Amino acid sequence: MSALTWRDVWPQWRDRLLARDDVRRWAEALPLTRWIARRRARQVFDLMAGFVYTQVLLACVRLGLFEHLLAEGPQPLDRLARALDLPEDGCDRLLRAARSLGLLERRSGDRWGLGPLGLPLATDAGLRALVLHHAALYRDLDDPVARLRGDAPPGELARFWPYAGQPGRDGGAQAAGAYSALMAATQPMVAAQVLQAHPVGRHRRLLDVGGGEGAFAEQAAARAPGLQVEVFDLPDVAERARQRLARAGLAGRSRVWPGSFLHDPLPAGADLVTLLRVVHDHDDAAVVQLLRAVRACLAPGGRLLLAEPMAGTPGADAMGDAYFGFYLLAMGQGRPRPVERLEALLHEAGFGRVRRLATRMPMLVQVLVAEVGDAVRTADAQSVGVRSAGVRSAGVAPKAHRSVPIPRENQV
Ligand SMILES: C[S@@+](CC[C@H](N)C(=O)[O-])C[C@H]1O[C@@H](n2cnc3c(N)ncnc32)[C@H](O)[C@@H]1O
Repeated sequence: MSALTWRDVWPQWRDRLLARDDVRRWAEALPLTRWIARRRARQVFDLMAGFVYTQVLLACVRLGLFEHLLAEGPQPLDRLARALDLPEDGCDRLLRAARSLGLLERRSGDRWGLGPLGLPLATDAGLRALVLHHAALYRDLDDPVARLRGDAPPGELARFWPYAGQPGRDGGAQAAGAYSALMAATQPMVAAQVLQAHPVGRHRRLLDVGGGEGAFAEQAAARAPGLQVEVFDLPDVAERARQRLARAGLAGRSRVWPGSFLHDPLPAGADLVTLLRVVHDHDDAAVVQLLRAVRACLAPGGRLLLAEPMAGTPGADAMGDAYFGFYLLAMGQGRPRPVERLEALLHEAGFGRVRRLATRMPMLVQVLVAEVGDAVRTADAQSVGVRSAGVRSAGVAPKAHRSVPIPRENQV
C-alpha cells in the first residue's frame, strides 16, 4: 500500500469530523450547511430506494401507461383505472408514485398527464424495451455479493446473450432474434449520436462488425447514398441483417458476412469499420484480438470507429462503472472501459492515431476514431487472416467463408 499524500489529508479529516453525531446535528441545524445535509440525505435515500423506483417504472411500462397518455391525452383516475385494468386504489397509488418521480404530472380537472420523464418513455420504444429487459437483470443481481465473488450460477442474462462465456455462439435463431431485436430497438439513439459525430458520406465502404441485424448499416446508408454497407455478425444474426437490409431496399449496395470475429477473418477492403456497443461485451484478450483483426482488414488509409458508453464519462459516472459494470457482471463477461483504457488497447492492437469525437449525449455513447499507418497494415495482413476476393494471407488456416450478398429476388 502506498503512503498517504497531502491530497488524502483533507478528505480524511472531513470524514472523521462528519462521522461525529454532534457535528452532523450542528450541520443540519446551521442555515449555511443545512441544504448540503438535506441533499446528502436525499441522495442516500434515493440510492436505497432505487429498486422501488424502477418497479414503479416497470409497472407503468408493462401497463402501457405512457403510450396511452400520449395517444389519449390527460385522463382522470377512473378512466385510467379502467384502461389499465387496475382497481382505482391501485391505480391511484401508481399515478402518485409516478408523479413523484417526474414520470407523470397532475393537470387541471383532476386529470393525469405525461411528466418530463414520462414523455421520452412514451415516444421511445427502445427505452421501453430496455425497461422490460431490466426485470431479468434485477433477478440476476438478487445476490450481488455472490455474483461479485463468482459464486452465483449463470443467470438469465447469460442465457439472453449466448456469446457471453461461449465466444462465437449466437444460441440459435430464437436467442439471436431476442437480443438482436432489443439492440435494433435501442440502436436509433446510438446511430443518431454516431452519425452526427462522424458523417459517413466521405467513406466508400462501411463494415459494421458485430453489427446486429443491420439497424446501424441501414441508417448509415440512408445518410450517404453512395456508401456500400456491410454487416459482419454471428450466423443467425447475420441472416436477420440480410432480411432487414433487403426489406429496406438496400440489397444492391449491401453485403452481409456470417462468422465469428474471434475465429474467422474479417472481409478486407472497407475504409470505415465500425464497432458499436461491441467492445464492452468482451474481456481484454478478446478485444485485442478483435482490434487486430479490424486493423488487418482495413483498406489503406481506412479508419476504425469505436462507439459505446464508456466509464468515467463526466456527468454520467454511474452509467459506466455502476450500471454497465454490474450489467456486464451479470451477463458474464466484459467491462465498461474509460477512454484511456480503450486508447491503450487500440495502441496494443497496432493502431496509431486515436481521436475522440464529441457527441451530444456522451452518457449514451462516446466515439473514438483510430487510424493505422500503411507499414503496420502490411505487416498485419501477413499475420492475421483477412477475407478478400480469393486471396488469403499466408499462415491462416483456410476456412469456408460465405459472403451473403442479398439475392436479386429480394431486391425491392
Ligand atoms: C451488444 S450487441 C450490439 C449490436 C449492434 N452493434 C448495436 O449497437 O446495436 C453485440 C453484437 O456483437 C455480436 N457478436 C458477439 N460476439 C461475436 C462474435 N464472436 N463474432 C461476431 N459477432 C459477435 C452479437 O451477435 C451482437 O449482434
